[in-house]
Amino acid sequence: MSTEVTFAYQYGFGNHFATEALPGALPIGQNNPQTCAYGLYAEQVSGTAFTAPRSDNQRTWLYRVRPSVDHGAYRSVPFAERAPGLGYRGQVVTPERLRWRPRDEADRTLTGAQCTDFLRGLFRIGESGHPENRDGLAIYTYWCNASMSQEAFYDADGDLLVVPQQGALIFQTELGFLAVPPGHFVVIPRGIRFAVRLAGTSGTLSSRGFVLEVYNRHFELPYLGPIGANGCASPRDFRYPVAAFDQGTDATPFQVWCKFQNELFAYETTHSVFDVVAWHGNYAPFAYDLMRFCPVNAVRFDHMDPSIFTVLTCRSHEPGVALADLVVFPPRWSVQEHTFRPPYFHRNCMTEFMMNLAGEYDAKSASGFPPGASSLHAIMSAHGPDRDSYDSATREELLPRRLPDTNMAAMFETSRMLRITKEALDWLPLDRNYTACWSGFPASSSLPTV
Ligand SMILES: O=C(O)Cc1cc(O)ccc1O
Ligand SMILES: [Fe+2]
Repeated sequence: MSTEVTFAYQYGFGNHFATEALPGALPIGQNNPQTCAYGLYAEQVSGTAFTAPRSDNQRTWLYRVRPSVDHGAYRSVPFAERAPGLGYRGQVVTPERLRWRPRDEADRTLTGAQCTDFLRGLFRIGESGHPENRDGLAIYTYWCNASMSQEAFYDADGDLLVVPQQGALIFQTELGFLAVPPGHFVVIPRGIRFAVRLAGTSGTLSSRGFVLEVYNRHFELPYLGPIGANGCASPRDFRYPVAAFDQGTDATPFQVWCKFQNELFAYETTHSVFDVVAWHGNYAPFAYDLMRFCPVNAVRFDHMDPSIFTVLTCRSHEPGVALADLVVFPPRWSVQEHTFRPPYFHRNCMTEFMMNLAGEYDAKSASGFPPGASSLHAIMSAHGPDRDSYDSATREELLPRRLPDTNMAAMFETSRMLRITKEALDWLPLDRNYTACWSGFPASSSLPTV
């Protein structure tokens, strides 16, 4: 089977879309006709309070083969049965600088299963806050080598932003399909049911990557301030699915798994929940190719803060302060004169979860931070270039230098303090020697003697 999967899309961040898989399925001029075309059922999914300001308000109308209400009772599911890594709770408080090598095949044993799909392969690294208060976030890695079938998952706790680092994923959602290869990411908003497939035959392929879950607001494009109306992520590059529905026959059991208040639940239906024939609205999953990001940076001297590379932000209650940002470090030209060009030494009032998605990252030696590796720098914990990067960047001849197209790193940056899961420290491949990359910087050499 080909791993190149293409779907039809519609484009534009936050647009009000209208799409139908059958002609005339979408009512014209109203949401709730007395009866819908084809005998479809109309259903609204609200992504914001009914009364949210118009500029924030998100909702979508679905026209489906059966109403979503038609399902069995919710049952509580032990994590071990379906998603062990959702049961790993942030318990460990540490300001220590942490780094993990890439997850790999060996991780399969962590889940106790030969076939690990996306849900089973989710592994919580850290968290802050509670879905109950609709405030906070969690960070995960995933590794999977199997597709979900005859089932779906939804997250009642918040939005999920998924960044595959290796191995393409296909998201079948109630609103349609999104193919998400490495270097792209997808956002599945709260409550939208979806299944994750590998782009090929299960068993021969795998995928790994990272996930950010936010419990309060939805993701937005950042303000561009003096940059102006263009640059960074352009709204038109965000792609949304078109309506697509399963023709499934009745009486085929279908499971829906649900994360609700950090617990796992399930219900059964007799049919696929991917039965939306048409929809219109602005509450929908979307994907983005990070190579479309148009970087803006210093073109004469000095190192800009990485906020210039913000792709999406999820605002906190404090103006200008993100609950979480997605930041990309894209391929680009590095041209600054008389400047230490890689990331500077710093201590930050935000938590930084770094992910190397491809190639090399300019603040770390390639062997210590290969593609698939991640690191966590807690609030006010000192970090920055390792010794090797420092040495070469202080000596390099400052010609214009191209950070190649094979490089891509990303960061989840949050104003919250995370609690780390014990499992992330004990079971993920933690680099126990990480902080040694900063030891042995010689004292400044030319102090005057007093
Ligand atoms: O720590 C990191 O590597 C991320 C980062 C990059 C940068 O260019 C400036 C600050 C920063 O936190
Ligand atoms: Fe940093």
